[in-house]
Amino acid sequence: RPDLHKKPTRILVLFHTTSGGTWKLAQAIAAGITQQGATAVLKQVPAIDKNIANAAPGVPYADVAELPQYDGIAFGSAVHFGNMTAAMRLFLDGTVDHWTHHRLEGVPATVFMSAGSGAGREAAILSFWNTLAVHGMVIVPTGIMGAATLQKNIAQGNTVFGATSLASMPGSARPSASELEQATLQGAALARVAIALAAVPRTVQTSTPVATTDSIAIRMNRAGIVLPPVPAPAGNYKPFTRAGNLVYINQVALKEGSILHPGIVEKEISVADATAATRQTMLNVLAVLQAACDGDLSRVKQCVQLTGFFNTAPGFKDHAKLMNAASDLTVAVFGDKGKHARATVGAASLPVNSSVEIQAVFEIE
Ligand SMILES: Cc1cc2nc3c(=O)[nH]c(=O)nc-3n(C[C@H](O)[C@H](O)[C@H](O)COP(=O)(O)O)c2cc1C
Repeated sequence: RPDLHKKPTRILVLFHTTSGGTWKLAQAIAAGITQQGATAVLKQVPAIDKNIANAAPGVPYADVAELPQYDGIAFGSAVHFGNMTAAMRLFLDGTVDHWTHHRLEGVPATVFMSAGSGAGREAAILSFWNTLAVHGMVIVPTGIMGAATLQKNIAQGNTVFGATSLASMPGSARPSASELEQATLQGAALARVAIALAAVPRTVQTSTPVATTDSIAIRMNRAGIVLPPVPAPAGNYKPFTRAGNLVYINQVALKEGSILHPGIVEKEISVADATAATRQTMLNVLAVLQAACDGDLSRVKQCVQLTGFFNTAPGFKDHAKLMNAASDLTVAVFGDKGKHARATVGAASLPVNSSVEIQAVFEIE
């Protein structure tokens, strides 16, 4: 009998594609995951070369910070010179903080890749595995999955390490039916391991031990949320004021001394950049809030209200979607206490050309 209260196992299918082959394999991996009753979340890593557009339009970009939230991760990449792509490499190089805090240790992972002729494709998966091993992830290989139905009259990308596609081989549309079949079985194999391991609590070790009673610190640690230093006031005012039990905070998208992604949303900067700026602004708000609580965020009783101002051109309608980055972060940190009343507003300009400004009111003990 299904346990209706059990949280579904969530698996991230994280890929980088330039001409769509890896995306097709990613969808087969996701199908295998859902066949097992787990939830597949498809995300891509951002392109680093603006001249090469990502070939999976509409698939959201992953944020390095979100990786520890998943019960398993399937990594996919095009094969570039016997390796993962530079964009995937750059993304993974951003996971140092997760590594030093053991956040991906014990998380099941698997690798699939789209190749051209297939040159170096097995070595590419094995070298991808190095990064996962350094993180202490549980690597799920494919063995001879799919062998029973393998179509032998054309060359196939199927390997014992993970599914690959031979995109430039003649003889069939790619990925071929056998390549897609192996990818589906691979997704299912990863899901089975992830479902089993999700039943066992994962201990997150940290180099600086976190008190087990401090659930906010643990939640932030698991979600990879790291608060920046408190931004210094730029005038004759204070980072926050406290009136009774209410704390008032206003911040813009300052990061390391300059504004992250300044400009007008959809005119000068993309919605993805504005979303990143919104998250950064909320991180600044939380850093100030922590200072207002003398370093102890467990003193927060509730987030009362958030107001987001966005630097938008006339006609822009998606303020609420942008603000979700701030709301989601607040709920990720405080759980139900983070749920708040909210307003969003479009502005013709904002201080220091920030694309976003957030006003926040919290109740604290
Ligand atoms: C810079 C570069 C290097 C490549 N190196 C290899 C390689 O080493 N082996 C191979 O089989 N294909 C190689 N290819 C071909 C790609 O792996 C192939 O086009 C693949 O299907 C791309 O995946 P995608 O459709 O997900 O972008 C390379 C392509 C590029 C652009």
